[in-house]
Formats: sequence, C-alpha cells, structure tokens
Amino acid sequence: MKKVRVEDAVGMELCHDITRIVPGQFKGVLYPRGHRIRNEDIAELRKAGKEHIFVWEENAGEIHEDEAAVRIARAIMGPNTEFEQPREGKTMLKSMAKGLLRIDRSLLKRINSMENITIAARPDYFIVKQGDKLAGARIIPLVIKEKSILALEELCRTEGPVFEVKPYRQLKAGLVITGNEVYEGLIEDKFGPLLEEKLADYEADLIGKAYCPDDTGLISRSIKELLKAGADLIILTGGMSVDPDDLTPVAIRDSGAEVVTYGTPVQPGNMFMLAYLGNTALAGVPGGAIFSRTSLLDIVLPRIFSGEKMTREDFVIMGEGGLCNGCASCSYPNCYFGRGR
Ligand SMILES: Nc1nc2c(c(=O)[nH]1)N[C@H]1C(S)=C(S)[C@@H](COP(=O)(O)OP(=O)(O)OC[C@H]3O[C@@H](n4cnc5c(N)ncnc54)[C@H](O)[C@@H]3O)O[C@H]1N2
Ligand code: MOO
Repeated sequence: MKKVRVEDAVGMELCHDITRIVPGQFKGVLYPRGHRIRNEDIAELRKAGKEHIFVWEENAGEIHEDEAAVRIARAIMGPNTEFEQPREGKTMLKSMAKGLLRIDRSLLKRINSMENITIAARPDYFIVKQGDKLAGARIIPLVIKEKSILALEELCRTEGPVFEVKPYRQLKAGLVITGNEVYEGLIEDKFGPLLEEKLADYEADLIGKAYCPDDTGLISRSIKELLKAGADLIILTGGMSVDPDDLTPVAIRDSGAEVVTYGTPVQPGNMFMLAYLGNTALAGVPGGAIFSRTSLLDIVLPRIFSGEKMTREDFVIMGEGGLCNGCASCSYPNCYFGRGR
C-alpha cells in the first residue's frame, strides 16, 4: 500500500470505496473502488477529509477488505441466506425467506474474537421476511493476512454455518375458545378473530374452531377431534389462571400431552402452557393476550411454525427481557421483548 497526497493522485485508481457522511442527509459511497481520480475530484476528496489516498501495491499473503468480506460472508452463510456484493468494505447477509433467524452464537463469538474480523448481526430467533438484513461482515483494516481468512473458513467448514433462516412450515392449526361467558354469548369472542389474524400471518391451515364452556370433558373432546383431524398445533384460550372455573390446563394434561411448561417468566404470558402430544403442540393462551397487542404467543408461534421443538429451558431464560414495556406504538420484534438468554 502506498500513501499519496490527493493533489498528486490524479490519474491513479482508488483501491477502496470512499465514504461521505452528511449528518441527517447522506451516508454512502462518494467514489467507488477503481475510480480514477480526476482534477475535479481533489476538492471533493478534501471536503470528505481526505488529504491522502492509498494506492494499491500487491503484497504477498494479504487480501483486500472487499475480497475478505466476500469470503467471510460465504463461510458464515447457511440455508436460506444470501449476501450482497461489498460496499465500503462490508458485505450484508440477507434472508431469502420469511421465517426465523437462527445463529450459532458460540461460533459467532469465536469469529468476533478473531483479530480484525467483525460480524454485526441481528439477534438469534429474530423474526425475518425475505430480503431482511441478517448480518454485516467486515474486516477492520484495509487489508488482512489471508491466513486469518483461511482460519475462519476452516472453522466454518467444520462447525458452521453461523447463520440460517428456518422458513415457516404450513401447519394445520385448530382453535378451542373456552369460557362460559363467551359460549353462552354474554360477551363477544375476541380471541377467535385475533388468533385467526395471527395464524394467517404464518399461512396456517385453520382446520377447526370450537367454542367450549368451562367443562373439562368438553374441552378434552374438542382437543381429541382436532387431533383426529391432523392438527399440528392446537391453541386453547382462556381459563388458564387461578379461578375454580379455569380448567384449560387440566384438559391439556388430560389429553396425555407432555407438558413443557405451565407458567412462564413473561408478561403478558405468565399463565401460558405449552405441551406436546407426539409432534402436535398444544398451547394454552391466557386472557392477557386479548388485551396486549404483543404477548408470549408472538415469541412462541414463530418457533413452532419454523419447526423448533421448545424446551422448558427456552422459557426459563425468557425472564430477562420478558417484561413487555407496553409501548403506545408497538414495534415488536424490534425491541427487547423475548430476547432473554
Ligand atoms: N389472583 C390472580 N389473578 C390473576 C392471575 C393470578 O395468577 N392470580 N393471573 C392473571 C393473568 S397473568 C391473566 S392472563 C388473567 C387471565 O387468565 P385466564 O386465561 O384464566 O382468563 P379468564 O379468567 O378465562 O378470562 C379473563 C378475562 O378475559 C375475558 N375473556 C376470556 N376469553 C375471552 C374471549 N374469547 N373473548 C373475550 N373476552 C374473553 C374474560 O371474560 C375475563 O374478563 O388472569 C390474571 N389474574
Ligand atoms: O398470563 Mo397473563 O397473559 O401474563 O397477562
């Protein structure tokens, strides 16, 4: 690498993208890598704070930031991810599907511990759409020893990838809305429409919706019917807390399902129950979910639809970040809710 004053650099080629930042207005490439400097560029470069530029000189065993960023992206990317060509030395990994981002967090930590290599990512379990950013990879200097990149590539070959998007599967879902007050028409059902809207977002196949009074036998019968119809997911609402008429957890247990958790360190969602009967997930959703736009259900549904089998540990670690802030304008998943680890 040779350092040359900008005034003396006319006719020479830039060996990296030059960035201009105007606060509140612009951040991007002023001149791209490969641009041949003209007389009229000198003033612009000076305005961007550049007194000198680097002119590329090949050094054995070193590689350029753009090439390094591409090689890092190739090494860390897994199923349903792609990357964009580098800009300003950075490659951006993007999602090719709607689904759940999964990260090998210990591998990411090991890579970020390597000198001069950085990967900034969205958090594990982040809900993404096709085209969403997942992670930006870049080296810190303009060049890096190729052996560092070779070490990273070897690590990912044996233990990678770091990033994967698990697309939502099309599941058969059934609803069991419990509560005498709803069954007898004393109040209008608010759970059914809310859940139908949420399930539509996952393109679920809604195979049945039953209304049940507070009667364990009738709730159990509805569960059996939905199982017989091939439900992958059964959502039961209401009757999840401490009143004598709260019978939904009993009916879920009576079905023979294995309970993963009853009670979670998440609010709203404290009285939530998750159980599995074979591969069918049974979710008991407490009344709080009809009041709050976002609740534990919005953390659990993406995991179920992406094929994750949840464990008690998954819920136990949700306590930190488990208290929804109840913002007037909800920006979930762009917040801390559900990020416990
Ligand atoms: N003393 C305690 N009180 C409460 C506890 C507790 O642990 N100790 N837990 C609280 C939590 S957390 C929740 S959430 C709520 C509700 O739990 P449930 O699932 O048992 O809800 P219900 O009692 O069945 O109903 C509560 C409320 O919501 C209305 N509701 C229910 N389903 C529907 C529906 N489909 N459409 C419209 N409205 C519905 C119901 O009529 C009640 O007004 O308990 C806390 N309290
Ligand atoms: O189970 Mo409740 O949903 O925490 O409000």
